[in-house]
Amino acid sequence: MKHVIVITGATGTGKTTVSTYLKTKYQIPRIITHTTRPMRPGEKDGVDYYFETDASFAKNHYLESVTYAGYQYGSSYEGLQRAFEKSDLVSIVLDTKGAETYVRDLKEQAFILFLTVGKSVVLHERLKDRGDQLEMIQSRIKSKEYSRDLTLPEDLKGIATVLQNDDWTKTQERLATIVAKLKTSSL
Ligand SMILES: Nc1nc2c(ncn2[C@@H]2O[C@H](COP(=O)(O)OP(=O)(O)O)[C@@H](O)[C@H]2O)c(=O)[nH]1
Ligand SMILES: Nc1ncnc2c1ncn2[C@@H]1O[C@H](COP(=O)(O)OP(=O)(O)O)[C@@H](O)[C@H]1O
Repeated sequence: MKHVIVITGATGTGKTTVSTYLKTKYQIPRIITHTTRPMRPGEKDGVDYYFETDASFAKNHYLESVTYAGYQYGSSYEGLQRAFEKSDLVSIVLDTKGAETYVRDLKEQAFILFLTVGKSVVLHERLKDRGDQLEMIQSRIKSKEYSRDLTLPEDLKGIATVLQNDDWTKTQERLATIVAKLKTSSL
């Protein structure tokens, strides 16, 4: 069976880092989603996201879409199908609301990986180190979506695999176990 690893959790917990690592280490492609938020330095259109205006965002057909900290984000069936053509095991980075939709629509094909950290204060430091603008960090941290995604939602309890991403070496070990299991069940 084909699987999509849905990587979710609060800003700064390491979702993008994990999806990039899954691609380079295990050749697991990432589904690129759409957003209206401005590009960060170093990001590329069509690689990190499809960057959209409000008008172009509205023209796409989404499997699900959300507003997160004032910007729109959405993922499409076409994107999922394109990724499944390349590989039986793919990943996507979503907020927890998107993760709930994937569980509902894709059932056991969706493997939910909820990332967390021991102390949420480190997230602020990580965003500064990542080079995010201070203004952007502050509005993000004040958003209700950020606070919501710090804890695993009730609906995902017993479904999601929780991974505390404090120590990168330990995270890599956990990911190796998860990928081995999913690759076996994809056969
Ligand atoms: N539901 C949903 N969430 C998305 C989608 N694309 C990105 N996200 C989530 O939107 C949130 C904000 O993403 P981003 O602005 O890149 O900030 P980051 O979390 O700091 O990397 C994160 O939780 C992403 O996982 C999407 O297509 N659907
Ligand atoms: N285990 C870790 N230890 C320390 N820093 C990390 C770890 N995982 C990720 N980071 C760093 O934290 C920052 C935020 O990670 P990122 O993957 O962009 O998070 P997200 O996509 O969840 O917002 C990046 O600068 C990244 O290099």
